[in-house]
Amino acid sequence: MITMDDIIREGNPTLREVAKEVPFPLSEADIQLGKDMMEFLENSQDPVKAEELNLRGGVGLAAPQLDISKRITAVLVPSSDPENPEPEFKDVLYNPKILSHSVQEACLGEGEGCLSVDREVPGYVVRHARITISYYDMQGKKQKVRLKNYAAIVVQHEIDHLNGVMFYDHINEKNPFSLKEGILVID
Ligand SMILES: OCN(O)CCCc1ccccc1
Ligand code: NI
Repeated sequence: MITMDDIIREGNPTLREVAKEVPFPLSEADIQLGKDMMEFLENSQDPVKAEELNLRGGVGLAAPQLDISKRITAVLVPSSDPENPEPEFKDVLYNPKILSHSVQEACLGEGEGCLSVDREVPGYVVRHARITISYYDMQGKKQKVRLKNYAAIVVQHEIDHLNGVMFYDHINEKNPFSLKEGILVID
């Protein structure tokens, strides 16, 4: 079972590598890794288990954060609608690609954090507001999905990890809270 001890922190060079594509058909090991990564996210979002296992809440996890330089990420974005318990987006993505994106940009009003970053880094992380991605799922099936709002932000954060990019690389150093016209602030 993955715990915080398995997550490498900034300074580890693996976080700055471009991760390698995963070969198909998926190996048993890569399938199990995907399962373990999703289990971590589920545990991290369960108040009892997170407390028990001392986990930071996570909505995504990328294999490089486990010192595994492979293009695999698990994403679990919980529902933002109290009427509907269905997660906004939940899947394990193998070899994800951003096929297209909106001209409009967006950022989270509270900025971003990262399980591999043990410090606050204030500032807006400006990303594409909407993206269309392709990826292979755990069954080896090719998926094509359009994402917007929080799910789009999280998936871009995760794909960044596969390319050795950290969220604070996007923050304007001179004025971390500067915003151009038309940027959607997501709260
Ligand atoms: O890479 C996953 N991770 O470090 C957990 C935090 C994920 C995340 C947090 C804020 C905005 C987008 C994504
Ligand atoms: Ni991260």
